[in-house]
Amino acid sequence: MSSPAQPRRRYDPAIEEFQKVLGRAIAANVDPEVIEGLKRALSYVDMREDYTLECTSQESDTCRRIRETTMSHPWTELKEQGKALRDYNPRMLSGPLAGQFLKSLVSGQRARRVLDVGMYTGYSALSMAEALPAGGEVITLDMDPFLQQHNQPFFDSSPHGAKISIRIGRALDTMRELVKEGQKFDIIFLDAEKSEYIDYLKLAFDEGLLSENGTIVVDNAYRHGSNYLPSDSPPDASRLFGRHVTNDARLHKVLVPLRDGILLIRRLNEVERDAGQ
Ligand SMILES: C[S@@+](CC[C@H](N)C(=O)[O-])C[C@H]1O[C@@H](n2cnc3c(N)ncnc32)[C@H](O)[C@@H]1O
Repeated sequence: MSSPAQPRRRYDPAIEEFQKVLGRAIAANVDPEVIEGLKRALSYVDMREDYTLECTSQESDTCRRIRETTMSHPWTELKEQGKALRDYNPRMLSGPLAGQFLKSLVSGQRARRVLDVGMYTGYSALSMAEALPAGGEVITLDMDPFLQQHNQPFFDSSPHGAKISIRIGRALDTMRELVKEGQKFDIIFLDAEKSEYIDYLKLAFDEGLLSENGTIVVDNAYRHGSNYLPSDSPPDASRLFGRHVTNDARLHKVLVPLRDGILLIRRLNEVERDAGQ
């Protein structure tokens, strides 16, 4: 069985709770059979994750190099030296499963133009570029100039890198510029500033950034569980965005339980509208 491509990350609060219960059961010296049962159940989750990756196409060499470099990069030092805007957490990288999922969407939809909002080290941008036909384009946005300098050599080393253009600036500003330029995209992948997602959606659906049959793909739709766990706090931006999308009857949406949740949103098509769905 292959080893996981990224350190295991639990996006599921149910599993975290399960692990806590296991710890308590061990500390309380409960029946060894119960402890073995709990451990076995958790190992099934690991096995499912391994199997999921095993059944999924492998990442390209360049994507692998991007992932490995991201994991070992001295982000804290770069931030302290004032070179990078943030002390980036390598876990921000989307990774092999999400990357292959994005490729399937790009290819299945016969997309030609893709907007990647939140580039980081370029894993999602390159994954999607790899599924585009010759002449296709990924425009990838980020606010950190350091990332452009860091990522361009990786893109240049890929046979698909010429399909990628980087734009540096605040995503909302860049997206408004793209609207003004009359640009349209078949896929828009949102993986940046959660508090701006409702604005991104308006630019996509109401101001024409998304093509007629285009799809918006939203990462972190569960927000590690905070979008659905009971809470006494006022809803945060991510939860408000979820509600906003749910309440928009013009849209078709499906939340795919992949990693931290990937939400797909598109306009209802004519048949669906006629059927009153
Ligand atoms: C989660 S990471 C993106 C991961 C990437 N899509 C991947 O597949 O690895 C989020 C990125 O969004 C960028 N970002 C956050 N807020 C932004 C904003 N308002 N405008 C532009 N970029 C932003 C951050 O600098 C960071 O690089």
